[in-house]
Amino acid sequence: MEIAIIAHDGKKAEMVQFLNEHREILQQKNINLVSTGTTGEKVSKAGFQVTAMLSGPLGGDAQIAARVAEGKCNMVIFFRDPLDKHPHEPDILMLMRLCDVHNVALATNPTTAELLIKAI
Ligand SMILES: O=C(CO)COP(=O)(O)O
Repeated sequence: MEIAIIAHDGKKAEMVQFLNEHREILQQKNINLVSTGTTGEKVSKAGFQVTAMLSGPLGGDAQIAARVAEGKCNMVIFFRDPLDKHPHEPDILMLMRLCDVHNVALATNPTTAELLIKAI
C-alpha cells in the first residue's frame, strides 16, 4: 500500500510527530511512503524510508496527484497550513480534487489522519 505524506512548512513538525506516533503500524503494514520534496527530507531524517518527489511549489503535489490518478497511491495525508498562502494553490486543489475523483482517502489534519491510519 502506498501512502503519500505532504506537509506545509508550518505543519512539518506535526507530520514528523504524527509519523513517529504511528511508526509501528506503518512498519508492520509494509507501507510505502511517498512525499513531496522537503517533507521527505524531514521525514527521512526522522528515520523513515520515503520516496521523495519534487518540492511542492516545484510540482511535487502535481506528481503525487498523478500517482493518485494512475491508481498508484492509495491514501494521502496532507497537513495543509490554512493560515498561509501558497503559490502553487492550483496544484494543491488538483491533488484534492483527484482524490475525490478516484475515491482515494485524504486526510488534511492529524485527527482525520489518525482515524485513517487506525483503519488500515
Ligand atoms: O508545498 C507543499 C504541499 O503543497 C509541500 O512541499 P514540500 O514538502 O516540498 O515543502
